[in-house]
Amino acid sequence: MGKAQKKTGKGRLDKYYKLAKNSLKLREQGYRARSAFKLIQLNKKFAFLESARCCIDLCAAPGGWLQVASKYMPANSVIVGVDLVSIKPIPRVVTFTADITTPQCRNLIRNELKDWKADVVLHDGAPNVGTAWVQDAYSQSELVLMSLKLAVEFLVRGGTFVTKVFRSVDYNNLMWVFGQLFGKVEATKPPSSRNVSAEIFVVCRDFLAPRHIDPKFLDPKHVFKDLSTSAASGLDKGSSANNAHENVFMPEKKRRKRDGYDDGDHTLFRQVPAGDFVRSAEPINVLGLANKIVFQSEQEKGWLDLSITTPDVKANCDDLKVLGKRDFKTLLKWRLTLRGELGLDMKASPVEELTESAEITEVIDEEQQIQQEVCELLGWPSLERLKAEASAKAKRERRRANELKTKTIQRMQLQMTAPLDIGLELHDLSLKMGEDIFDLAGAEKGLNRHGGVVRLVNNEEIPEDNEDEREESEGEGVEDLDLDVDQDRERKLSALEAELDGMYDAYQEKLKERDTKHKVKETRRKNGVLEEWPGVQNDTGNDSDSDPSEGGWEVMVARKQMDQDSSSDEECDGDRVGQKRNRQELGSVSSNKKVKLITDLREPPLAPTRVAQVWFSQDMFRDVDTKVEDAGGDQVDDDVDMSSTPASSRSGGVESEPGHDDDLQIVPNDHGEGDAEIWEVRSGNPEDERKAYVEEYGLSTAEAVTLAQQLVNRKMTTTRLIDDGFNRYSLNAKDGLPTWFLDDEAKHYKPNIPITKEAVITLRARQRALDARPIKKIAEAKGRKRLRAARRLEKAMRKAEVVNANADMTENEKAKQIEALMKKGASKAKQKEVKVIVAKGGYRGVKGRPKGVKGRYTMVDARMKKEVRAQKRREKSRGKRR
Ligand SMILES: C[S@@+](CC[C@H](N)C(=O)[O-])C[C@H]1O[C@@H](n2cnc3c(N)ncnc32)[C@H](O)[C@@H]1O
Repeated sequence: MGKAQKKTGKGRLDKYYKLAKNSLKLREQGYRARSAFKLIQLNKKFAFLESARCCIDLCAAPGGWLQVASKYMPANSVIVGVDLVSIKPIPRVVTFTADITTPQCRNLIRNELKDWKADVVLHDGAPNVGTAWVQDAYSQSELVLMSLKLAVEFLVRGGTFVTKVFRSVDYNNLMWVFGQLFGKVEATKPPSSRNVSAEIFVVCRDFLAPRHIDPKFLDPKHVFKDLSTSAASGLDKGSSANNAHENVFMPEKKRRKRDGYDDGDHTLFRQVPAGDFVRSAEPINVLGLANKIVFQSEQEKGWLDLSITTPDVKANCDDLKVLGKRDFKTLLKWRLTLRGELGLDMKASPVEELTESAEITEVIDEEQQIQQEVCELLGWPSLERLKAEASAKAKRERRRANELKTKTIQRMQLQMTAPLDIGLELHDLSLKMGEDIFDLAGAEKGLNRHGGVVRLVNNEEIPEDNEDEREESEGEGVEDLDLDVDQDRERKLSALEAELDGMYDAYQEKLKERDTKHKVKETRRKNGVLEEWPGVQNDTGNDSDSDPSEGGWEVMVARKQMDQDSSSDEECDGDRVGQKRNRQELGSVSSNKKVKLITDLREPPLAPTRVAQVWFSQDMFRDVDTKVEDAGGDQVDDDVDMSSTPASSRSGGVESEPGHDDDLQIVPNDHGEGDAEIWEVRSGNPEDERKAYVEEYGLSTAEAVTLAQQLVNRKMTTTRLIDDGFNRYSLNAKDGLPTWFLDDEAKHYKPNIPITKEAVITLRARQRALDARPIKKIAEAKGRKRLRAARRLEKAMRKAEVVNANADMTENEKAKQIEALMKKGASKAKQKEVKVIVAKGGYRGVKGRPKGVKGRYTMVDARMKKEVRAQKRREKSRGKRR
C-alpha cells in the first residue's frame, strides 16, 4: 500500500502521475494519460486484453486506455473508442465523438462492429464533476449503468467489462446488477489509482449473455431506487453496522443492504485515529466504516516504531477500503497484541472473536434471506422467479429473433432494408431495451409475430433444434388469430418475389443475347458444328434455368469456371480440335450418364489403361486371355454388371492379386482405339473427370498460375493454400437466396487473390503460342491443297504407267515423257485465269457473257478495278515492310 496522497497540489504528483507526464519511461511508452497505468495494472491482474480481438472503450479521451489496448491486444484487433470529446488518432484504433448515453453512440458502434461482438468493453468515464458530491456520485453511477447497457449489447458471451465506479451509496446496487450479468465480479483498486480518490475499478468477467435482460436491470430509476425508499422507511436501520462487518469479513462479497453514507454525511474519506481503533469495543465497525487509520497523537506515533507495527500493518492502515480478509485479520491481531502490551482488557478479545465468527456465519446464512428481502423491498421479483421468467422469455426471444432474421433477409432481398439494420433490430429485440432510449420494441412486435405465424403455417423447422421452442410456438394459440392476415401477406410477398425473379431472368436473357460471345455460341449450336464443350454440369440442361437451391453457389462457381474456360477456348479455337474432342467426350460421359440412368444402369465397358495393358501383357495372363476368349469369344460377358465391381478392379484389375483368377475382371480391349484414347480419363465419375479437366485446363487464370508458381517455388504450402480457401467468401450460406443475388455475388463477391507479373507473362506467352497456331479454316485449306497435290501425283503416276507399258517407245523417250509427267504432277495446278471485263463503253449494261470473251470472266466497273489495284499495292508494300 502506498502512502496517502493529497488530492490537490503536489500531492497529485505521485509516481504514476510522474510516469505519465515526465518520466523517460512514459515518454518511451508515449501514454497520453496516467490512467493508462491503471489499465495496465488491471490487465496484469486479470489478463483480458491479450486474448481479446475486439474492444470498445467507452469514455476514452484522451486515449490512454486505447493506447494500452492497442499495445496489448493482438495485431488486427478491432478497437473502438468513444468520448464526448474528440480523441487524437491512435494507430489501429477507430474513434468517435459521442455521448455514450445516446442511441447515436450505440448506432455508431454498431456500424463499426457490424456483426462482431466485443471481447472487452472498457469504461473509465467520469461525468463533469463539480456539483454537489451526491450528484456527482449519482451521475457517475448512472454513467456506469449506461456503459453497462452498451456492454451487454456488444459483449460476447464470456466477455469482460471493466468499469470505474465511485464508492457511494449506489456502489452495492451496481455490484449486485453486475453479479446478475457476469460470472465473476471483482472490485479492485490498482496501485496507480490514488488512494484519496474514491474511484474503484470493477472487473466483470464471464459475461453470461442472457437472451433477455429485464430493462429494470439497466434502468437507473430501478437500480438506484432504494436510495430514497430505504432511507425513508428506515428499514436499513443498523445496516451500517452490518455492512461494516461485511466490509471486514467479506470484503469482496456483494452487500445488498449497504445504505452508503449516513444522511447529511457526505464525507467521502473517513480517517480514524489509531487509538480509537485500538481502544474501541467494536473494532470491526471501525474497520468497516473508516477509510484510513491515522497515527496523529504522540502515543500513536510511538506505536509506529514498535516492532509489531510491521510495514504491512502500516500499509493496511493507509487504505482500509482495498483490504482483503487477511489484511483485516492482520490489523485485528496487531490491535490485540498492542492492547496486550498496553495492558488493556485482554479478555474482551476472545469473546469478540467468537462474536465475530458468529456474525460471519449469521451473515452468510442470512445471505439468501437478505437477497430475498432486498428484492421485496425494491419491488423486484425474487431471483428464482426472475430466472424462470427470464428463461421463458429467452426462449420466446430466441424464436422471435430467428424469425425476424429470416424476415429481414427477405426484406433485404427486396431492397426494403439495408443489411446494417439487421443487427440493430435483432439486438433491440434480444435486449428488450426498448422502454426508454432504445425503443423499437413496439414497432418490431407485429413483424415478429407475423414471422412466427408464417413459420408455423408453413410448418417450417425452427432452427437450433429447439423442441421446446416448437412446443411453445404451438402453444401460442393467440397468434392463430392473425393467421389469415399473415398468410395473405406472405402469399403477396412470395408473388412479388416470384415476379421479381422472373423479371431478373428475363433481364439476364437479354444481357446474354446482347453478348457477342453468346451469339457466337448460339450460332454454333444451331449450325451443329464446332459445338463447345458445355462442361461437366451441362447434363442438367440449361444452367441458367437450374434452380439455385439445387447447387446454388456451386452452380455459380461452375458456371463462372465454364465461362472462363469457354472464353479462352474461343480465343484459341482452330487447332484445338483434339482437345475439344476430349472435352466433348468428357461432357458426353456425364451426359451419357444421365441418359443411362434412365435407360440402363450398367456402366459401359471400359477401355484398359496403359498400366492395365502393361500388367496384362505379362506371360502369366496369356492363358487367362485365351481361356476367356475360348470360353465365350467375348472378352467380357455382356451380362457382367460392371457397376457392381469395385472401382479398382474395374480400372484394369491392377489391384487384383495375380493368380486369383476368380477375382480378375477382364476388361474389354478395344484394339481399334489409339493411344490417345487409352490415356483418356474414363472413370465415369464426374468428380474424376472434373479433376482431370482441372489438371489439364485449370491454370487458365493469372490467380491460378500465381498460386501454382508459389507452390512450386515453396512460397506457399498446400496447407496454407487450403486454409486460405476457407475465407469469408467460401462459407456463405446461400440457401434461399435469389438468383440475381447469387449471380451478382459470383461476379463480385470473390477473394482478391494477388497475381504476379510472372504469372501474367506466362499466361500471355501461352496465349501467344495458341494464337500462333493456324486457325481451322487455314488448316482445312491446307489439307485440301495437300489432297489435290496427292491426286495430281497419283494421276501423273497412272499416266506414267501407261507410258511405261507402251512398247512402241524407246526407253529414252519413255524416260523423258515420264519425267515431264511427274514434273507436271508435282507442280501446282495452274490457276485458271479469270478475265476482268471493265463495264464501260460497249460493255456497259451488258447482261450475260460479253462478245469475244472466252473462259472465266468477271465484270467490274472502273472504280472497282482501281480499288482492287490499290489494295494489291498496299498489300505488297506491307509485305515488304515485314
Ligand atoms: C477519466 S477520462 C477517461 C480517460 C481515458 N480512460 C484514458 O485513458 O485516456 C473520463 C472521460 O469520460 C468522458 N465522458 C464523460 N461523460 C461521458 C459521456 N456521457 N459520454 C462519453 N464520454 C463521457 C469525458 O469526456 C472524459 O474524457
